[in-house]
This record gives sequence, C-alpha cells and structure tokens, in this order.
Amino acid sequence: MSILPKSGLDIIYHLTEVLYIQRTMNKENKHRTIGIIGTGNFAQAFACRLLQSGYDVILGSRKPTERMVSNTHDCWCNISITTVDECIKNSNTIVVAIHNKHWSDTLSPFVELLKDKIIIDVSNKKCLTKGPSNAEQLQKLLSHSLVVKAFNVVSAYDMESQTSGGSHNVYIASDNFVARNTVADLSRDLGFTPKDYGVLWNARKIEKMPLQLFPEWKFPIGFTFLVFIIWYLYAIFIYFVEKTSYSWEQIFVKVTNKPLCMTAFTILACTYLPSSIAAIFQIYNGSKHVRFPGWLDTWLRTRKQLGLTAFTLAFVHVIMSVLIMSPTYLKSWYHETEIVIPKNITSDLHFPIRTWMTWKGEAACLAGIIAFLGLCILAVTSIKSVGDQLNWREWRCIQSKLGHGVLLLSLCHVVVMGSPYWIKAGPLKTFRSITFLSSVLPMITLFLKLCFSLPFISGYVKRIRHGLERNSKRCKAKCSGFQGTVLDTKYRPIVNGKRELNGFRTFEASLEDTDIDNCQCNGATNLV
Ligand SMILES: NC(=O)C1=CN([C@@H]2O[C@H](COP(=O)(O)OP(=O)(O)OC[C@H]3O[C@@H](n4cnc5c(N)ncnc54)[C@H](OP(=O)(O)O)[C@@H]3O)[C@@H](O)[C@H]2O)C=CC1
Ligand SMILES: [Fe+3]
Repeated sequence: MSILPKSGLDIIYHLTEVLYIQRTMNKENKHRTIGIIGTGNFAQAFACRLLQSGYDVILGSRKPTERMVSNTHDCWCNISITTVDECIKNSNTIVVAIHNKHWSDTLSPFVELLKDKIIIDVSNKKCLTKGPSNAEQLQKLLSHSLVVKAFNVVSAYDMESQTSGGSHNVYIASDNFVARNTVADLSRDLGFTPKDYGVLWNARKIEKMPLQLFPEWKFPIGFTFLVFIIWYLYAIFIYFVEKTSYSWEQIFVKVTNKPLCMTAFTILACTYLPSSIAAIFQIYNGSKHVRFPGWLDTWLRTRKQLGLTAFTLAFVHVIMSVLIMSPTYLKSWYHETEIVIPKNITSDLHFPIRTWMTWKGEAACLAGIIAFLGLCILAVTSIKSVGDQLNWREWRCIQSKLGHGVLLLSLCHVVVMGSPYWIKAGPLKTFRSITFLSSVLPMITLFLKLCFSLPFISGYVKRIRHGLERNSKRCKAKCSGFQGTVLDTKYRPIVNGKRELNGFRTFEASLEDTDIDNCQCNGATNLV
C-alpha cells in the first residue's frame, strides 16, 4: 500500500499539515529558548539551572564581548551571550534579571520588540514599601507584554544548588492565564513547585515574602514570651519573696518548670478560646457578614502557631519533670514511711522515707501523660502533609474534639496537683496560688465550649454560619455596603459577588475561618 498522497488536494493537505507541525515545533523551540537580560549572579545561576533542565539559554548583556563566562562553570560552554536586542528577538520568554532601577534605561528602547512576549520579573524590593509592586510597574512600562512575577523567593544559591535546604516553592502571579501557566510549567521543569497566586496585583504579597522574618510567628512568640515572664515573676514572688519555699539553687529546673507548665497551659487555652469569642461576636451581630475586629482576626489566624508553641513548652516541661521526678523534689507525690530505731539512752530515732507514689502523684502523672500524647497527635496532624491525608471530618475531630480533650486533661493535671493545697489553705490563699490562677483561663475556655455545644446554642450559631441574618439594626448598620471578603481560589477578593481587581483589602480571615466546619477548607489554622 502506497503512503504517497493520491490527488493534488491531498498534496496540499499534506503540505499544510507539515507546515503546521513545523510552525508549532518552531514555536515550541522558541519557548524552550529562554532569554535572560543581565549577566549578574542571579542571571548566571538561572542560566545554569535552565541548561541542566534541557532549555537553551541566551543571555542579553550591555557588553556581551566583555562578559567572560565560558571558563567559570561547566555548564556555561553552551551559553550564548548577545546584545539585549538579539536576546529579545530570539526568545519568547524573557527573564529580567537586572535591578529594577535599571529597567527604564535597559528596557524602554525595546518596548515594541517585547510586545506579546512573556516577561518574568524576578526582582525583589530592598525594604517593605506600600504601593504598587515592581511587577506592576514593569507591566506599566511594558504594557503590551505579559509580565509574570516569579522566582523572586529563590536565591541565586538555591537556583544553582540542587540540594539546598530552602523552600522550593515558586509563587507566580500574572494577569495573563496562559503566561502564568507557561511559567508554572517552566518552574516545574526546573524542579520547583509552582504556587499560583493569581493576578499580578498579588505580586505585592509575593515581593513581601523574602523581606519578612517569620511573619506568622511574631505575635505567638511575643505573646508566649510575655505570658512566660509574667508567670515566672509571679512564681519568684510566691516562692522566694512572700515565703522561702525553695533555695535559689533550684531556680533553674524546679522553679522554672512551674512557669513553663503554666505558660503551656495558658497558651493552649488561648488556642481554643478565640473560636468561642468569634461565635459570641456572630451571635451579637446576628450575622456572619460583619467583620471581626483586627485583634480577633490576628488571634484567629495564629491559632496553629499558638498550639505548636504550647506543644513545645509542654515538651520541655515533660523533660524537666522527668528530671526532677524524685521524692526529694516532689514530696507530696510520695507516701512517707518511717524507720524507727529502738530506744537508746536518750530518745527514739525517726527516719522518714518516701516510697510509693500517692494518688495525687499517680493521677497527675496519668493526666499529664495522656494530655501530652494528645498534644503530640495534634502537633503531628498540624503538619500539612499529614493533614492532607485526613478528610475534614477526621481533621475536625482531631483538632477540635481531641484539642478540647487535651485542654480538659491538662486542667485535671493541674487541679490534681493543686487541689489538696486549695482545700488545706482556704479560699484566700487558693485564689493566689499559681495552680488556681493558671486554671482560670482554661476553665473559661472549656465552659464556653460547653455552652456552644448545647444544642439550642450550637444550632443557632450554625444557622448564622449558614447565612441566617437577624433582622436587627446592629446587623443592618454593619452589614450594609460591604458584605465581607471572600477569597477565590487565586486569592482574589470577591466583594458582593464581584471580583475586586484593584484596591484589594488586606488578606483578612474570611468569616468562615472561624467556623470549625470550614477551617480546613480555608486553610487558616490547624489547632482549632
Ligand atoms: N542574587 C540573588 O540571589 C537574587 C536576585 N534577585 C533579583 O535578580 C535581579 C538581579 O540580581 P543580581 O543578579 O543579584 O544582580 P547583579 O548586580 O549581580 O547583576 C545585575 C546585572 O544587571 C545588568 N545591568 C543592566 N543594566 C544595568 C545598569 N544600568 N547598571 C548595572 N547593571 C546593569 C548587568 O549585566 P550586564 O552588565 O551584562 O548588562 C548586571 O550583571 C535583581 O532584580 C534581584 O532583586 C532575585 C532573587 C534572588
Ligand atoms: Fe505538669
């Protein structure tokens, strides 16, 4: 059977097909050729990575003949360094690896040449500033190009090294969907994980990333430190100033262990308290469409970090408690027996010896061990890869139900330790004891949780969270105009059902975040 075309029409058809394939291949090849403007640290590292991943690279320089690159690195032998003009002409995807202050001088002459090409902006700001991002400014300069913000969070070192320890996420933003996807494919080819951040406006957030130092941890760590200092000073006052219960030699472990335990306990309560406060707000406003105050919003967002901080402190407390687990340190946890030596000439000799643990010691240990075990499960499930294995029902069961169970067991642990003293000392001294004071907040948290679990209250809260709006003046006044910010999958705000492209309000917690039913979906927090 002949494979040759039979008629003239067939020949034309065949030729068209070949031409089409050739054009597509050329186009694809052009896409596989990446142009990089600049020959600095980042440009070199990026070029190496691209070459290793099978891309062709053209570097565009102001002085191509002066840039000595061929001897400096193995992968440089296949690289061509040309003028900026040639670089732009020969590639459809161009990385702008020059500092933004030079953009105008370097790129302005090529605005027409850069038309319809994908321009990757990798630049970073020197410090946090308000106003438009570098990427938005570049888009303004090259209004007919498809500017994509990407790779700015990857350092030149990470780009060069395949084994560096930093994050391999690449955050991508662009107003053009196709350009965004092309850069996402490129980053995947280079061994990075693309994270789609939607429209170019979000480059403001992406550019902030390398400038911030643990932004989510500032509040929880600062707050925990403050609580710890308060408990520590109080413990010193109680045990050293008011009465001398311990010697100063015991300040390092025996005394420090107490404020550590109390801080972990307080912070754990603070992890679960805000969801009840949010529910109170929603009942008060009679709607879920009224924004929470800023402090509650921040508090809700940092529940995961607070929970993990509580876990860390509890872990240190467990280690210290094991170290001092002896009758000498914990007298009231052990039974006392006496050895009596028969009468001698003057009087009996009594030797008290502590042997078995008392009910108090055993009960406190049991409650503490189970609470810590629960806390370990909570901490493990708050790791994203583990959380991803759970459906929302399982996740909610662990983070909410087990979480409150852990708080209850921790309360038992402290109450068991403190109650014999409370009974003996009377109300006045009880109210001042460190065990009682530290139990107040957890008791309030658990009480509120209990109230919100009552069918008629929880049913009402659920109805509000499912859209019920009480027809009260308060709700009308606060809900009118703005109906809350809901974020779509690309983190773009939808206000009153419409996308708000400009003037994006801060990425505040959507009201659903406080709904434990929806917590996982919104990814706002883990330890609910
Ligand atoms: N270094 C890093 O780790 C990272 C850098 N970035 C970003 O990448 C971009 C480049 O950074 P980096 O490579 O470190 O910078 P370098 O200073 O090492 O390189 C900048 C390059 O820009 C070119 N250039 C073009 N016009 C000018 C001009 N008028 N004056 C000076 N140089 C000019 C030069 O190449 P030539 O002389 O050949 O024209 C020069 O090599 C920046 O926007 C930076 O924020 C982002 C993430 C990490
Ligand atoms: Fe303890």
